[in-house]
Amino acid sequence: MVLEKLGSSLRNAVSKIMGKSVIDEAAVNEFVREVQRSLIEADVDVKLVLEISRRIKERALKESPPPGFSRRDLAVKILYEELTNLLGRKPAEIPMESKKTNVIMMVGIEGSGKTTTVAKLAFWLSKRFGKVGIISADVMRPASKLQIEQLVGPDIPVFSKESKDPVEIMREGIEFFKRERYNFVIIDTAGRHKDESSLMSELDAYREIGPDLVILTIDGTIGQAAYAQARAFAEKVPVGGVIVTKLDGAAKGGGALSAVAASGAPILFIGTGERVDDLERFDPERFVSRLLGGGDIIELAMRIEEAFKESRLMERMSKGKFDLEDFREYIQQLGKAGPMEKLLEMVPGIGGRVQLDVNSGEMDRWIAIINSMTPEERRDPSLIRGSRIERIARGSGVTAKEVRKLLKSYHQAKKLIESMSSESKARRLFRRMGIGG
Ligand SMILES: Nc1nc2c(ncn2[C@@H]2O[C@H](COP(=O)(O)OP(=O)(O)OP(=O)(O)O)[C@@H](O)[C@H]2O)c(=O)[nH]1
Repeated sequence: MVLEKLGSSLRNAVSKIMGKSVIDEAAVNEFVREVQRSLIEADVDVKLVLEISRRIKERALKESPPPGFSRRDLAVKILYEELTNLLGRKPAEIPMESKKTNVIMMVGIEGSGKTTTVAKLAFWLSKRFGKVGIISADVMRPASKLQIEQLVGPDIPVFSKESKDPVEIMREGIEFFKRERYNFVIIDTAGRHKDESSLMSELDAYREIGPDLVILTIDGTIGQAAYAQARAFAEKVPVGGVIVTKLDGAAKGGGALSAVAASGAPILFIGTGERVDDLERFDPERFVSRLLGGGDIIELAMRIEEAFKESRLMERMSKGKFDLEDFREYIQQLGKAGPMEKLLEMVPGIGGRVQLDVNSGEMDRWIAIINSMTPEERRDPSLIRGSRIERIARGSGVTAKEVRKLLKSYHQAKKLIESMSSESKARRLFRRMGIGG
């Protein structure tokens, strides 16, 4: 597994804190110290480590867990979130247009694993998105064509020609694959750099060819030095994504990944071996959850987040506050908890009179309708009148009648909530609904 050592020492920290009966300041300090040690051993930049440990400590001591969860659970969720942020949070997308030949140019310094990665990416794309061709434009090392062919096998064609001019090879290759209606072309460039300051050939090729996406390969074993390399390339050519290679067993892998993320370059994939299928999509959340021991952590984090949202909603409602953002949250919560009428049926004297008569398909549409409104409208629904209703309906693909129905239900619910906004009434209500204590 990738970054085995980092994973096992973080899991160790997690299982230690999970085994504690009381989570006081000393327990949090110990947890943070262990996380710190694990990250430093994985070569993560000391400044980043100090920042992340300060945040974990502060949040673990300050934030209160939502009803039904312990401070232990919360500490693990905070670790999960902070590590995910460190690695860039959301997975980066590969831009792709279905009706054209998408051109990807691969750049990177010598020995970074660029040629191998071209083959891996071609293999990955061809399994998912149709026909993929490769252009081998590494004029300094003509043998790289053979290297790619051996890796990808006969199904993925590799274009090259004898020439000293890489741009000429690229142009002809692109023409060839366009004629044949390929979905993707990946160009392997020469990349002879002793250091990252001599990147002129990439820049020239980029200007001449105008690829749809430039991907940079960075050797994961260089650790924190990945930061400077990612920055240097990104200053010269618009790098749309990075592939960090050789992360199988790399002691410095944590350093490389966090350094690339800190440089602002999105990580698309990681290379985890020498074979053509040793390429993994990089999704920070999944990656961190695997480091910490699997899907349970994501589930725990999600459950806590839900519980937080519930208690925030409860607090606002108990003060008589209820805008369309709350209504959306409320629809989402009830969508999970059960029938929509739950809240209203629970209210003495009102049950049966005010019905939110929606099925689950309708619920999704209602959420889409609310998403089509502007934030100002959601906060102040009185702004939604006349032509705005038509516009919102068009934006969310429903009829104006349905938007009006939603607004009517919202106003009924709001009235109800205002009428029982005294704290004790609300508490009683929520206890009956089974949320909050
Ligand atoms: N373990 C491991 N080795 C890798 C990975 N990616 C590439 N390599 C190896 O790293 C070495 C260099 O890879 P190449 O693809 O030839 O590197 P390059 O950047 O194209 O190098 P030049 O063509 O010389 O510029 C090869 O031995 C690859 O097998 C990886 O993810 N894991």
